Amino acid sequence: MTLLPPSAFAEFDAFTASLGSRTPALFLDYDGTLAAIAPRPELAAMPDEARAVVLRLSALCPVAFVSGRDLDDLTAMVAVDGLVYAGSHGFDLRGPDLRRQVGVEYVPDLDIADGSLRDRLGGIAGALVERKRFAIAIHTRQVAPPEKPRVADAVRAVVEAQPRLRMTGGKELFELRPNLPWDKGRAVLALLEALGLEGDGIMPIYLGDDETDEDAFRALAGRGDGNGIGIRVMDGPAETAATWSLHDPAEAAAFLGRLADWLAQR
Ligand SMILES: O=P(O)(O)OC[C@H]1O[C@H](O[C@H]2O[C@H](CO)[C@@H](O)[C@H](O)[C@H]2O)[C@H](O)[C@@H](O)[C@@H]1O
Repeated sequence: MTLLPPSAFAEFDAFTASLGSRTPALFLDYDGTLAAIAPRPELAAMPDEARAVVLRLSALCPVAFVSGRDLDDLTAMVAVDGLVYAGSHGFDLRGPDLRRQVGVEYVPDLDIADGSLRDRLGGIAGALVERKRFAIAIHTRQVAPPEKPRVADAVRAVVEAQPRLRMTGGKELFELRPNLPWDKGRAVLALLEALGLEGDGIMPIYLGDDETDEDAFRALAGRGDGNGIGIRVMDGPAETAATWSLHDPAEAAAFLGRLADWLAQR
């Protein structure tokens, strides 16, 4: 684990040297990585410049988005046709020739949890329950600080009553998801296999900013053949399994722009 890996933007030449002749396969997180964090989920728009860079890259190498958002929400927010999209933290995968859902049998459990959460949190101003097909996010960003422990207590009570679900964290949110050995890391490995990208000529590169993205960094590092790069978008030191960093979503878009230029010239 590193606290502040080198910058893939400031040390771009060293970064591209680490690719050698391999073609990148890009896996991009959405919130906090290509879209700046906003007060509410629907306000976190991806800048048009970032969308243009993603579109350009998609003509140069494989590109997938891997997000905690619901698959349809993610697809609409990114709005670039022809990409692979993984929603609900990788439980819901869709691409031009790909459709896979993991944990369909847990949807009724999520439905029950959704109802319980809305009952328990209805009286707490600012608490927001965001239902995704294979996960539920409980947002605390708009909750007054003294009330936040009440939200945490309510979420814990719901998950304790439903052992088929498990709780994970994030930026000002709790998440409930199927209690299955599945996460963004396993989804990325499954995508590499499904898309025929497991060969030596491909370098998977994952950009993410949050604790759920660490699953993907670890999964790529765990391949053991050096074929996998994690880049953590971080505005200060934090424990990460990524080996490179970027400062914020603006720098992530600038980095992807340089990568597109480099790929186009190569
Ligand atoms: O995997 P990601 O694409 O990073 O998605 C993680 C969660 O992102 C969203 O919540 C976060 O962003 C919101 C908008 O900026 C912010 O208001 C919230 O505090 C953040 O936690 C999204 O709403 C969740 O569903 C995703 O799981």
